[in-house]
Amino acid sequence: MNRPKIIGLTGSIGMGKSTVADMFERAGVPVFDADAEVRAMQGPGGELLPAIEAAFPGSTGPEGVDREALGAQVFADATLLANLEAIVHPAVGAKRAAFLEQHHDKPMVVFDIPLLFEKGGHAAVDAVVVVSAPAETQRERVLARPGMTPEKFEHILTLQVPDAEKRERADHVIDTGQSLEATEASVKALIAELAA
Ligand SMILES: CC(C)(COP(=O)(O)OP(=O)(O)OC[C@H]1O[C@@H](n2cnc3c(N)ncnc32)[C@H](O)[C@@H]1O)[C@@H](O)C(=O)NCCC(=O)NCCS
Ligand SMILES: Nc1ncnc2c1ncn2[C@@H]1O[C@H](COP(=O)(O)OP(=O)(O)OP(=O)(O)O)[C@@H](O)[C@H]1O
Repeated sequence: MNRPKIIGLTGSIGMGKSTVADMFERAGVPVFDADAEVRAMQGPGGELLPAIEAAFPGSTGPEGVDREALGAQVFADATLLANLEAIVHPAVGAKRAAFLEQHHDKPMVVFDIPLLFEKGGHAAVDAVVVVSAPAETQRERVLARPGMTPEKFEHILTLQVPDAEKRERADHVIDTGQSLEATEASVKALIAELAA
């Protein structure tokens, strides 16, 4: 059976993955957004709330998971983070399989997966695309986000495969340190190359 070419899109915190995923979507390539799936499953009435409440009592409410509070808890403790991942990642995998089924007749799809290398997902895609910008640009973008501190940023970086290694292991790198227009042009050129 034909199946779409699967492009794995990844990049470290604040490198512009979501922005580049939107550019693929605008160019007509369906995008599976792992983070959005997680947010939906953790949001009001989300299917993961009972399991997360059981493992992390008090972490959920009518608004769903209190992500800032849960993040403070799990990013400070590797075992707790692993416990959360064991709840979340299989559910994301099921959503991804359903997405692929829904788009089985398309030439190409994108999996936008923040932890593609960290969790071994790179082995299950046809090409890996890494978004990357200079470290200083990344830092400025991330520290501008509400609730972010230099300490939290530095710690999250230690949980992720370093940008230099991601670039090295990528099949294609999209530079997000330039203007949005220039990045969008790179995305369109890459789509043409991948479609050929
Ligand atoms: C802990 C949670 C609730 C914190 O939510 P919050 O909105 O505060 O942060 P956000 O999700 O935007 O993550 C902030 C940064 O940390 C990174 N990050 C998130 N989870 C992880 C993880 N398990 N390991 C390493 N980095 C991570 C993200 O890629 C991002 O760069 C949330 O990140 C979560 O549920 N994580 C576990 C699920 C997961 O692995 N998601 C990411 C891939 S699908
Ligand atoms: N050339 C560019 N390409 C991508 N993003 C850019 C560019 N120039 C500026 N930006 C800005 O940088 C920010 C990147 O944020 P974005 O949410 O896309 O990152 P992310 O990698 O998905 O983050 P995270 O992994 O933390 O969820 C956006 O505010 C975007 O507008």
